[in-house]
Amino acid sequence: MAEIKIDQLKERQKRIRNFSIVAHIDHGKSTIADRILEQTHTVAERDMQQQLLDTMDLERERGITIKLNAVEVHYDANDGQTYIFHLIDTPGHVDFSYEVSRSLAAAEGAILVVDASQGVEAQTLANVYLALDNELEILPVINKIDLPAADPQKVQKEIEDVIGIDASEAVMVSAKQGIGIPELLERIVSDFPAPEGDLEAPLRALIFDSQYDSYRGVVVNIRVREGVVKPGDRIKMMNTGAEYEVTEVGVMSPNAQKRDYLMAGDVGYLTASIKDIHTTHSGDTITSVQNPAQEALPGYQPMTPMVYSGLYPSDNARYGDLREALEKLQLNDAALTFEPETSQALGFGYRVGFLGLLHMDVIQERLEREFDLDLVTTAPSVTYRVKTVDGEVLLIENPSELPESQQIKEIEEPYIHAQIMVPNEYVGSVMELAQRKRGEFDTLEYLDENRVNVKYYMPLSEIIFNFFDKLKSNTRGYASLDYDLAGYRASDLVKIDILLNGSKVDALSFIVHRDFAVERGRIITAKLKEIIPRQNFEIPVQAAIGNKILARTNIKAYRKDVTAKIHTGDPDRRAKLLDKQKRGKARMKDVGTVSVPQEAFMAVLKTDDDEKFARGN
Ligand SMILES: Nc1nc2c(ncn2[C@@H]2O[C@H](COP(=O)(O)OP(=O)(O)OP(=O)(O)O)[C@@H](O)[C@H]2O)c(=O)[nH]1
Repeated sequence: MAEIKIDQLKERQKRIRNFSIVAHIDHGKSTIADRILEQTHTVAERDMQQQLLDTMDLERERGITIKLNAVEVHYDANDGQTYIFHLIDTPGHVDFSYEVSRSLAAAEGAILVVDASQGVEAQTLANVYLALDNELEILPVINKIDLPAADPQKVQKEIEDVIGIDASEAVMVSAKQGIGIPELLERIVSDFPAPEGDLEAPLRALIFDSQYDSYRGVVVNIRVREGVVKPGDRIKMMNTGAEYEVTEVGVMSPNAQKRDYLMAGDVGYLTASIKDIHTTHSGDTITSVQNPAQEALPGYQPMTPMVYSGLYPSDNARYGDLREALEKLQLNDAALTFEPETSQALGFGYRVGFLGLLHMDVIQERLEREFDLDLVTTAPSVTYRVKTVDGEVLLIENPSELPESQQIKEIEEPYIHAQIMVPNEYVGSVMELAQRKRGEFDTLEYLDENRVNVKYYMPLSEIIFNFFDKLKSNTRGYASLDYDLAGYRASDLVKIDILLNGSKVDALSFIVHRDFAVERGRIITAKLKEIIPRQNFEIPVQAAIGNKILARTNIKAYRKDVTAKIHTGDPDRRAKLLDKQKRGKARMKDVGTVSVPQEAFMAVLKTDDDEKFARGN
């Protein structure tokens, strides 16, 4: 490679713009990113597809962004220069806000997208505050101005009143129709600063993400803060101390493109035949072995999981594969935590920490798809803090580990501070719902004459289950929600055990407020009766607190074989049915004498959907 000339690099650095796009979910970040790729000819027209940066199948199927994504784009500006944009698309959902904060640490600017018909929503605020915390320059963009319900002037005022930033120069965009994109590209050049960072200083590059590739080893995504890195350099991870030789550097555009070097200001990837996945962590700093930096860059705050769930391979022999899969996935998801656990009912598995139910769902699905595992998962639980009569404090992430009631002095549960933004007419129903979920009213603020921000303190356990869905359905989709942890509070909580055929099934235990115990006990026994298939003997299903039975029902013995009926029928259908049964079987766990399907372990999540059901209506 030709010698790198510092003056040229300095010139190049002035033409770099690193920015992220932040917004509330569905306000149009990914569509704006698509338009930028299109208008800068980063992607040939024939290869253009919607939500190009949502590269995972899962993202496309669900229409949401889960992972951050960084791409390099070249833009020929009106001043005749070609600028290098590093665009970092981020997810909008609250469960993935850690992805947002990591991407913001790699950028100098943030495009704040607000939907012209919806205005400022809960995650608009949460994400813009993250950007302000990272001292980013904010460029407000009002999107979807083509919608009949768009009111850009009102939204402009709302941005100023609610967020407190100047929106008089906000770019008016319709990402769908391509309106305003040329202006946006110019404003990226003029409004965002070029990165600073000494090109001649020792290398310091922040790892903000990574993935495992079975051929190349770990592929690390980095933001170079100082110095230059190129193939052949010996590098060192400052926290883990591991050393490697760089084999390749490059950028995503949107596919991987090799480069001769990455320099201060660049956002790209690096490979170094890293096979040991334990040596690479998001938030670590890469430096040079020959010319090491003195101090690492500030990393990331570790994430505190909000919910825990047990993950077990349905085939016990694949316990080792599950561990390997979790380790590899952790590279790509710094918020994932796990520890081994054993269950009498389910065998060896892991207790895995998640940031919310969507995160949990996504992880389970990625484990199954990307690592070909069949999993049995237990219902999620928050972390309870238990003070025992002996003065000990225990953190309980698995309900079955709750000590006997006579050992317990007090149980505390995590609370959150929720802010719910909603049009006036729905305030009543939001408050009623929050109250029903044991919420304690905090304040109510007017956002403008039609919308309010209602704040509540609520138990996290109530909110993670189906609060959000309920909130959406009670407000015809208009409410938005954001929350922060707000400490622990003592509550009158009890553990409900489930007995199948007289034996307690540890993986089915759950903790609830005493006031809801009898009702939930009844609902869950009824649900289990529906879910667990009949077997050749009668199975009593009971819910109990200690020795006290709260509810009981029976699953009757079965009579006939499912396929018997279709003996003479279509052989195709029969094969399909058998196949379905076979796949279903993989998700069955033999618990003592009873075969329990996966769904049963999640039944507790469904218990307050069906309040009517409990009352026998
Ligand atoms: N009418 C109209 N619809 C738009 C516009 N921009 C985006 N949309 C639509 O709004 C929806 C959400 O757009 P996305 O780009 O996926 O939103 P996002 O903010 O990236 O969503 P997440 O990544 O899930 O947070 C899609 O159905 C888009 O087609 C626009 O300018 N006008």
